[in-house]
Amino acid sequence: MGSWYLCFPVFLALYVITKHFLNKFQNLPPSPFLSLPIIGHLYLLKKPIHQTLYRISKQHGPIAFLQFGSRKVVVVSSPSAAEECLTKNDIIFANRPRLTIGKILGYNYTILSWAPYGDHWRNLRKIAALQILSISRLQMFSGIRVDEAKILIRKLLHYQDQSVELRTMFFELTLNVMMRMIAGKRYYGDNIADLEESKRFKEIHRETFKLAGTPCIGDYLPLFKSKKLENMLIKCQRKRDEFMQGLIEEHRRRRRGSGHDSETDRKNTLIEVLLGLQESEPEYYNDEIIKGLMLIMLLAGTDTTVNAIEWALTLLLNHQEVLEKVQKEIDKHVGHERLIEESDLAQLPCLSNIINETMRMYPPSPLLLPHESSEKCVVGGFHIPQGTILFVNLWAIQNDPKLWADPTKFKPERFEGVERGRDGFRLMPFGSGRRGCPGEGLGLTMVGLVLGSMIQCFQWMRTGEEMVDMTEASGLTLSKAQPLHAKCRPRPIMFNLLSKI
Ligand code: HEM
Repeated sequence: MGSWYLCFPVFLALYVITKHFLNKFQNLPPSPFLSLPIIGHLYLLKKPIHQTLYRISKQHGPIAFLQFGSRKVVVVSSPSAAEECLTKNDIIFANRPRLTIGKILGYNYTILSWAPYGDHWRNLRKIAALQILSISRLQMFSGIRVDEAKILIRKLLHYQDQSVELRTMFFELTLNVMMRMIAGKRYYGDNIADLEESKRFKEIHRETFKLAGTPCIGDYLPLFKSKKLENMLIKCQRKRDEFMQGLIEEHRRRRRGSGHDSETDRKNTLIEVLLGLQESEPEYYNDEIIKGLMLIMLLAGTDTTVNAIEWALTLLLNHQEVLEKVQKEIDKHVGHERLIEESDLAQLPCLSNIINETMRMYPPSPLLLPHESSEKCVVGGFHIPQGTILFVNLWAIQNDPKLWADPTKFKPERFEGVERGRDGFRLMPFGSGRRGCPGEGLGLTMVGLVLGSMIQCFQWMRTGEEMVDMTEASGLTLSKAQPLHAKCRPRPIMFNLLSKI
């Protein structure tokens, strides 16, 4: 026992030094010196992870190599390194690592966000681009978004001058929009057809978000795999699957019964479109593919959109001068006789700059989703082995003082003349390349419409004298630690219109 006690430090020192020189010999990117046996650099990870990785990149450079337990990881934190990964090496990095969440919640890696690069993923992308998120489909569903934005405005009218918690409202709006697009149903607020079904949906949604945000340590340290977490994920997935199957069966019955549905919301839903395609190509558009597409819209499209709206309004509450400026822009362009529409968004540069600046400072997915190299490649002159997980530290790039003047200051005007949602590889909140977000158009439209409607109709105030707290929560998506509370007052100039909506 005694000799072990003495041997351990010697063994550790030998291990660390050998590993360090081996990495150098293999021309791997720079790495923090101390990589411990079994856990590697996992001991360095403090929440929020994107900020820890930023500090590592400041010490070791914009391409850093880490060992997370059994997995090799490369973190890139400069526009040029990101560009090299997502253009020259785009196909090599178009894979996703096989993580427990993708296995269990992603139908064994067959849903869009977790499918490996290849024919199946390409097909799913095509279906998503043409059948779900194309410009014409989005236009077809525009009535749903406008309707839900009006419902939010009506709801806010009840809270005049009172402190109101907004995150829940943004979630309900976004989930209602998604579910109306998917199945023609709303589960939050009034006009809910089936209360029991709505209760089940809310429970499933709560559980999914809780579990999807729980890190699965077994992905990096197989010895510490948590059966408890896996079982919880399996149970949750069973409920999700049954729920979505129920919706498909309901649509199927209705198709068989009348052939057509008289309710406008239900005629062109995603389920209807996909069941139509199933009739012509049953082997490809099977129920599992349909359920996967329904679920990915709920998972990928809600949290991100809600975070963007919540951060934007928070920043505006702390910068009343910007709020006044954008209100004037909306007044001038839209006026007071009608509500802001989606077609107005392209003519509102100040609103667009605010959205860019919000997503620069608080990118909803600060590390994108993890990519993985399918073969060895070279980035920045360094060797990257096959099977290395890639994190693009968007937060680090978008908040780098070498790239942005006063990066911690909210200055929407820095984006004058820049397209919404993109500025080369300096600003790319939706990612880039083959695996870039296919929901960019929908996400930007929802953020613009909801934010624009709230600004047009209400005067917004903080609940007290002090600034709204900007602390970040510690998850893989970047949300506020505390849900936003604010006060709103209908603008007198809008009374007439508000009395009619
Ligand atoms: C403000 C809103 C949104 C933001 C900021 C956002 C951001 C992102 C980011 C950063 C990625 C990862 C890209 C990568 O790994 O390189 C992604 C992937 C994805 N997003 Fe979004 N997203 C938003 C809204 C949406 C919406 C509304 C949908 C669909 C309804 C959606 C569907 C997806 C899907 C399916 C993927 C995975 C794509 C793949 O793996 O091929 N997103 N998103």
